[in-house]
Amino acid sequence: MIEFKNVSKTFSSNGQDVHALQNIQLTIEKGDIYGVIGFSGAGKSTLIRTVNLIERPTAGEIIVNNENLVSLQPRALQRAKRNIGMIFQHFNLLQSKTVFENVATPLRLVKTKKAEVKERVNELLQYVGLGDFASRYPDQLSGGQKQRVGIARALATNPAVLLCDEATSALDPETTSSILQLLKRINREYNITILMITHELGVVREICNKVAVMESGHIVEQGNVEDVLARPVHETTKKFVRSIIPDDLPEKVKQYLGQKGSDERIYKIDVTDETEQLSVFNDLVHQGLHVSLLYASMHEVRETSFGALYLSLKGNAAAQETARSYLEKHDAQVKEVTKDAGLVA
Ligand SMILES: Nc1ncnc2c1ncn2[C@@H]1O[C@H](COP(=O)(O)OP(=O)(O)OP(=O)(O)O)[C@@H](O)[C@H]1O
Repeated sequence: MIEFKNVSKTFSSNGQDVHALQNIQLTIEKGDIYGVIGFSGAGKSTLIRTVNLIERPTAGEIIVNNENLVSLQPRALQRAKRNIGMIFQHFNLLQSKTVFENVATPLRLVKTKKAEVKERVNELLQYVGLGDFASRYPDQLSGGQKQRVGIARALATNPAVLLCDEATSALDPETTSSILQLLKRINREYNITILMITHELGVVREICNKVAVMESGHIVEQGNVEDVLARPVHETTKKFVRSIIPDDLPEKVKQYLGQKGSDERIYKIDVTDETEQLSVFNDLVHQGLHVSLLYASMHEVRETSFGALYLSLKGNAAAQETARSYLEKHDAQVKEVTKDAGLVA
């Protein structure tokens, strides 16, 4: 649906080259809600702006619907761009025009008949929940309502792709959530492919099925949201994941460490849907250990659960050694938790 093939973009700034995108390879399938996340300066805005050639890449191909936009002549490019809607962090509405006229603008640009414009705009305003707001002006709307107008305008020409440039960054959490739910509905009901950039992993977690992590113009990690959240590999991804799923030692476990007995060891076990958690308990008990669950934290992302269990194992030295080698061999990720060093691999 959207494919970046070896896309690079270099800006010249004060005689210096800035490599904003470096050899980007990314495929967004039809129907995806694809999130691109990165810290400030990573290249996200440049990336999303290359999709409709607001920013022309220095090298590479941008394939949308089997057409390489970079090689299209102006008229064909204009036609192809109608298939790509975009919404912005600061909404970019025309302040001097009513809500109705803002949404009608893209239709008027392609010379749509008056009656058709009226019907389409009213239908879109109903869809985004602004049926009664047609004659208002942007400065009479809340941030969330402005973004709904932006969404209606982006959908006016029936695009197959919607680009979202930090579309919820200027909104409070509740409004953010309602806009994200609207985007999810649009994706589902109109089968529109969505590419969004954001610096908030919470946004990705709420609606995306795929995510790519950017740093210094590169994509450093990509995959299904649930896999990337459960098993982040790159340090930048880990930082983002920690922003929504802290991995500090829980206070309860810290306190317990201070009073644990000499025949007792504490383990942290990372669990995913595939981990056979119950058999771990069972097997440890059969090895002659007294097992207690000190703390558990589980998260659910797109119907996949993952998290961590903190177990205390009590038993003699031989049983402890058997348990340790059993846990190391088990497919779960296991770390012993100690008083001095915290977590030990
Ligand atoms: N027009 C430009 N001229 C020169 N350098 C630019 C231009 N646009 C972007 N850059 C540089 O390209 C790099 C990537 O910028 P970009 O805006 O794409 O990052 P970003 O991840 O979107 O950051 P933010 O979240 O702060 O918007 C930065 O180093 C930026 O300074």
